[in-house]
Amino acid sequence: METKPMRPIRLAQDGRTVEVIDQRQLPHRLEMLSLDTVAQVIEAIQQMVVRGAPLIGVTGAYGVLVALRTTDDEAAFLEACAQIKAARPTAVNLAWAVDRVVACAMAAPAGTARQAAVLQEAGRIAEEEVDNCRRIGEHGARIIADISRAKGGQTVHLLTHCNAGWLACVEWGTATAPVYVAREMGIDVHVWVDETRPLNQGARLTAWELGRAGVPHTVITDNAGGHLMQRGMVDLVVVGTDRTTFTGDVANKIGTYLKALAARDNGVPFYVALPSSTFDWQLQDGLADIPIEARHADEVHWVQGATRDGPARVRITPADSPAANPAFDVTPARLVTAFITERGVCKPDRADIAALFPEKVQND
Ligand SMILES: CSC[C@@H](O)[C@@H](O)C(=O)COP(=O)(O)O
Repeated sequence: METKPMRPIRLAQDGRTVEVIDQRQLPHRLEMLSLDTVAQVIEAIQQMVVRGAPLIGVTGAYGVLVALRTTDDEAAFLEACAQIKAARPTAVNLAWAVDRVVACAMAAPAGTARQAAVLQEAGRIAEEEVDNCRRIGEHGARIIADISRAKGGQTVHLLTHCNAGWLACVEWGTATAPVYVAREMGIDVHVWVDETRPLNQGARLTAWELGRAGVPHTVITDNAGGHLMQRGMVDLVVVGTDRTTFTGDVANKIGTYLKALAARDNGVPFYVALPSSTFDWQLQDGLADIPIEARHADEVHWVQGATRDGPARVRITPADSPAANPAFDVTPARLVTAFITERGVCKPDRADIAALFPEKVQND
């Protein structure tokens, strides 16, 4: 069992090269990829070599460093950063992190001082996300501890969707951090892991993470959650998010909304764990305003796996059937029990969010 997970992004020993875990290969192969050009950074984000809102933010931040090192021309640098920022539309962390590092770059004199400033700011964002996730874990673990007490110490069954673990962040994860901290506290937790079609981030990534950490878990099909909730086999749902409005609407991996509906129907608390970098402080109406990424239909037609001989890809749809692939959905605030943030737990409404983040939201 591992005690300290590796990181999905790091600077190589030369202090220059950005290296990432190629998440497309997991759980079958653990391979690192180097990102040396802006095109490679953009492709890694779009092809989901790296994925998960906080991690694509950190990758975007280091992408600014790559852009700075690969062009001398300021206009070309800014254009490259704009392209990195637009690599995926839904997770607000990407634009937030790129903007933050670009602002830092432009405030520094051109040359080595600018490179040093960018390197420092990107590293700062990565460390902040680690710290945020650890705090989310501490706040979330109290919720799990309360449930454990109410159950007289029996196993707490938590259901999660997609991968909101350390692979999606830098360390700890958002939705998984409370599980890790609860286990440090000696609480007995079992995780229901939604497979999360089409790219199976739950079955491939969350199951791999939890297994490496020795956390009891069971992979279930995406459609099983409602059934388990009806039978009292889920004590709480905890998911991550790619963008959450300051009014409490939550965009997350496609299928999250259905879990929230099933949770509401069955009286199961539905929590969303997020760092402040995932709040969109501008948008009010999640359903109307959050951009939802439409990904390629091939991700629905084909399933990627592995045999003993290596990676294997099989087609599961008829050759002439079209497919649609919306990657995210929006869960309205009314279906969310509470947010678990680095500053504490709050209700999914403007006033409560403003109470935790007064510098971001005017409370009216
Ligand atoms: C802490 S990660 C939260 C979300 O980014 C996660 O739940 C998710 O939906 C990731 O989607 P992905 O398409 O794999 O990038």
